[in-house]
Formats: sequence, C-alpha cells, structure tokens
Amino acid sequence: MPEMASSTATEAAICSGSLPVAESIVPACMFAPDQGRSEDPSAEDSFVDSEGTNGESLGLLDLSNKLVLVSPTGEQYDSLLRHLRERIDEGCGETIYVVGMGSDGGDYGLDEKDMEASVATVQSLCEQVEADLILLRERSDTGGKIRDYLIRRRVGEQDFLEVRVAVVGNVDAGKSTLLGVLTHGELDNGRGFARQKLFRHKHEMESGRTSSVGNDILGFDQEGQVVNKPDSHGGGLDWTKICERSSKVITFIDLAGHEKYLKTTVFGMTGHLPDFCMLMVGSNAGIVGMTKEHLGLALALNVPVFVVVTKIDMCPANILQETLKLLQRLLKSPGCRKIPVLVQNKDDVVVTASNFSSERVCPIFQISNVTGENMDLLKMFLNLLSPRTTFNNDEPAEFQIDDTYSVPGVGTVVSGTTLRGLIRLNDMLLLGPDPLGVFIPIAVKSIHRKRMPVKEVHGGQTASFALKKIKRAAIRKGMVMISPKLQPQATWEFEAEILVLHHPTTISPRYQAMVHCGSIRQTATILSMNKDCLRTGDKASVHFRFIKTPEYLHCDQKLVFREGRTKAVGTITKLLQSVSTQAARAQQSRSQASKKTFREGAEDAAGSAGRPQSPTAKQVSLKPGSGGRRRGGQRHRGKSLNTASVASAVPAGATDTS
Ligand SMILES: Nc1nc2c(ncn2[C@@H]2O[C@H](COP(=O)(O)OP(=O)(O)OP(=O)(O)O)[C@@H](O)[C@H]2O)c(=O)[nH]1
Repeated sequence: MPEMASSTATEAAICSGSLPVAESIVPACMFAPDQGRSEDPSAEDSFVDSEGTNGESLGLLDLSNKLVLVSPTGEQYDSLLRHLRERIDEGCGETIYVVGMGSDGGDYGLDEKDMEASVATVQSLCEQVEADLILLRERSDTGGKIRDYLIRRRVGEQDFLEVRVAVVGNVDAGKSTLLGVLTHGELDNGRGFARQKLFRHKHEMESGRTSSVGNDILGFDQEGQVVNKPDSHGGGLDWTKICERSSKVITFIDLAGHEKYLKTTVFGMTGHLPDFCMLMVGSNAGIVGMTKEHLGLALALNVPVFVVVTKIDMCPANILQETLKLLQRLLKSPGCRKIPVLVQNKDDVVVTASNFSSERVCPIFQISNVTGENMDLLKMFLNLLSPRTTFNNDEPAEFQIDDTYSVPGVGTVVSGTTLRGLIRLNDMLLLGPDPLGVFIPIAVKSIHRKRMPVKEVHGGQTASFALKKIKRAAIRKGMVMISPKLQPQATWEFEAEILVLHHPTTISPRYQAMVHCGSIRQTATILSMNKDCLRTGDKASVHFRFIKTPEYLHCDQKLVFREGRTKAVGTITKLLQSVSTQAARAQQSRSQASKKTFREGAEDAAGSAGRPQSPTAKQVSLKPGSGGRRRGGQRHRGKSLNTASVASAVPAGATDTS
C-alpha cells in the first residue's frame, strides 16, 4: 500500500515514547515515514480501513502492497481514491503521498517500470480529485526508488490556501530582515537593507525596531515556486497579483521583539490565530532577552513552533554550535518537551514538514539573510505547511475583529479572522457586544481577502469587511460579527483554569491584569479562586470579571493573563453572568426613560430629541455590575471606567443602526 504522510502515525510513535531523545540534535531521518510506520500498528489504520465508510468490507482488497498502484483493480482504485480524498480533506486541501512503500512489511522501492505505472495511477487519482502532483524527493531503497509527492487540490483564481505564521524572537534576531528577504526576493546587506521595505511607522524606520503587528504575504504557485514580484519602482508588492497567482499564501504576522511591545506581541499570538510560530534566534546573540518568553507563549497557546537561527554568515563556528546546543537543551527541557530536529537538506524538509503538525517535532533551520544560505530549505518548508484546522461551511458564521479602519470613500472597515462558517456579500450579521452587551444587525457591504475583492470568505480565512451605517469609533478590537442563528450573549464574568507561568510574589483575589483572549484585550479582576493565593507554577480555577465592558467568549478558549512580568495562561471553563441582548436593550430603554424624566423641563426638549441614543456614562454605571467598580485597586488607573471615555466610546450612529 502506498504511504501517505500521516501525522497520526508519527504522533503515536512520539507519544508512545518510541523515539529516543538523544543528547545530540535528532537527525530528521528519525521521523522518516519508513522508520516509524512499520512498527506502528496505527499507521496502517490511516490507509487500510477494515471497513469502508459505506460499510463495505475492504478486508479482501489488498491495499498494503507497494505494487497496488501499478495496476489496481476497479475496487482497489475506488478505495485508493476515497482514501486520497479523505487525506486531502484532513490536510485542508493537500497531502504528502509516498510511492514505492508498502505497509505489508515487504522491501521498499520500485523498479523504473513499476514506478512509472504507479505514478500514472496517482496522476489519474489526482485528476479525479482535481489536484496537482508535485515531486518533492526521490530516494533509493533495496527494491528500487521511492518518491514523495505533494498532492495539492487546485483552486480557482480567487482562492488559495491560507497559512498564518507568527514571527517572534528577540530584538535584532533578524525577523523583519528575513521577511523582507522572503517577500521581496532580495538579500540583505547586514545593515538593515531588507527590513526597510517592511517598516510601517516612521519611528520604526528611524529606530529599526518593529512596534506594531505587521502582515506580509508570501505566495507559492502550484509548483511550489515563490510568486512575489516587487514592482520595479519602489519595490512595493501587489497583493492582488500575488493571490491570483498563488495556490498557497503564507501570511507572516511580524511581531515586535522588544519587551516594551510585549502587549502587541501577545495580541498578535492570541488575536491573529497563527497556525504556526517561527521563532527567530540570532546565532551570535543566542537565547537572549525575549526568546524564552516568546517560545513559552507559543507553547502555552499550543501553536507548533519551528526555529530559524539567523546570521550564520557572521557567526564563528564554535558560537553557532553553542547556540544550537543551548537551543536544543531548552527545547527538550520539561517545560517544552519538544524534539529538536536539525534541517540540513531537502529530505529533512519533507520529513519534518510531514510530521510537523504533531506539535512535538521542532525543526531548526540555520540561515543567512545576507548570503541566502539555506533559504531554499526554509522556502520549501513554508510551501509544505498546511493550515491546522479544517472548517465546515455549514456552521453559523463567526468573525473576530482585530482591527478597524476608516477608509475615505468606503467608510468603516473591520479586519479579522473568520472563525467558522461562510460569510457572503450583503449578509446580515450581528456586531457586538457594545458596552452594554448589545449586538446590532449589520450588513457586509464589501469583502476583501488580502486586499483582493471577493464575494465570500469562510472559516480560517482572514478578511476585511466594509460595513454600512456604523462609525469606526463604535467598533473595538475583540468584537465579533456573528450569525443571528447563534443568538450571541456578552459575558461579564467567567471561570478559567489557569497556570501561573511567572509572578514575582503572590496573586490573590482582587488582583487585576490584562486578559488576552482571541482578539479581546481587556483588564479583568480576579473575584475568587479555589486557592488562597497563587505563586509561579501554581494551577487554579479562577473567577474573573472584566472591568470595562462585557465580551463575547466561548468555553475552551485559550487566554493569556498578564501584567508587567506576571504571566498566566489558561482555558475558559465556564461563562457566568451573561447579558442577553434583549435584557441589555430593556436596560437601555429604561435608563433612557428615567433620564428623560429627570431632565424634563430642565433641558431643551428639541435638543435632546435629535440626539443619538447612545448610553451615557451614567447609564453604564447604573447597569448592575457594569464594571465601574474597581475591585483590585491596583494600577491600571487609566484603564478603569472613565465616564468620558465610555460616553465617547459609543458614538452617534452606533445605536441608530440597531
Ligand atoms: N550578517 C547578517 N546580518 C543580518 C542577518 N539578518 C539580519 N541581519 C541584520 O541584523 C539587524 C537586525 O535585523 P532586524 O531584522 O531588524 O531584527 P528584528 O528581529 O526584526 O528586530 P525587531 O524588529 O526590533 O524586533 C539588521 O541590521 C540586519 O541587517 C543575517 O543573516 N546576517
């Protein structure tokens, strides 16, 4: 039976502890499919079901022999086709297929004639599923040749696979430089040439430091070639052209390396939903500054990490070896439990990419942005990364807002990630929650994906929407746009299981810190917990309350809770004190009615009649548990409920549209 790279097989192998964790960096060949599979019974499951999906027995079909592809019977062909479809669906549109290896214990490899016939069969299977077949590598074994192919479903001009990679690492590790080199195709000069194309703010240009969350894209065509072509004047990139020519687009979320911008970095990791994390380490500087912090964040959020060691052109060999040694020690430490794999050639790329989603394998690349050494291996790896989650278009839609813009001639635009479902042009969704917990109906005027106008977006895709009849100031990061079918409710209080990664003293009730959850970023107070106090390393069930506005949350969402150097991570386990839109509206009209009575005769009736029905600060503080109370009394003075800011946070028009 021909093998397809299967994360399940490798995960099983890794979890069962069958892979020895050697003192030295594990060579990539340890993960090669031919090593893990034959000993791992679960590997066979991934190819040969004892029963087909429609109940027919496949026991009689011999699919385990490497020769099955040479001349399959009709039944065998159908089974092969079904398995291939399943694999492609699981891999969100692509899979790696190995020709010349059976799972029946026979020797590996095919002679030239059998290989030719097998490839013709795979080609025909690919035609059936409308996919392309791309040769990744060829190797020899006792029986002849073995080939690994990438099978990728064809997509239309308007569509492409989208993979998000968060780029983290200490200041000067070379993050912006690498992104400049990858996306603009020109090497660096070692003095900041390549990164200049990426800086978004004047102060970044001057200081050479990234401060905001940046987005850069790298497109790959069907053959795995980079399509990015900067224009001749100015070196800008035409995103629409890149997307049209690409079958896969990698979006890099470029995060700041300086501690000063940690808040932004955490927001990038939680709010931009990266599929993977690229941790950059300067080979000469080593594991310094924020490196461990960023690695810990990725681990806490369960984002698979690969490491890129830069500046190998300027680093003495002994220093490079020292950095690699420390890196592997860190990755293997009990806190990380990763298996570092040094990627040295194309074979290593195929093997690590096939096994990467297992989360425990951690590939390490060594590159130079100046000489371009090993850049081809990194690009090949990026082209083989598949999105981690599959999405179902039939689910009700949910879109998480991570930024807002006011575009002249267009109006208010929100950008973010579609978490589930399908959103089409002119769909009516609910936008919220506002400070009272209300969701308002809103129409999607236009949709852009990577600056390209499209008619729809679905789960896993980032997009920007132009919205009708709403002002930018009425929308904040962390709000959602959601299908009315979900009847969303905003939540003031929730319970979470948390683990304190670091705190200088003890955390006790009334402590306040910033909660990052998806694109939500708001200070919350600890109301109670199942322990008296928490120290570094402690786990507890904690009851939180947002201090400013209720938010839209889900159980099982990951969160990061931080303040200064204090950091805790956790998972939401229970939603408490939710605000139903109806109740919030009733509250709103009650407050407005009482306000009117109070003002009777005292205010100019004509003046108040035309005023928008936005909740005043008084209304907000009237609401039971509105968050105006400060429980902790610790710092964040600027973040506590500020009457003026609440009043101005809900501008004219916000309630008009409801
Ligand atoms: N010789 C050499 N220099 C490099 C390499 N990569 C980056 N540099 C230089 O290192 C300096 C820092 O690179 P940046 O890309 O700004 O580092 P960064 O990680 O983005 O830093 P922040 O944006 O502040 O987080 C620049 O002067 C680059 O030219 C490399 O591979 N070799």
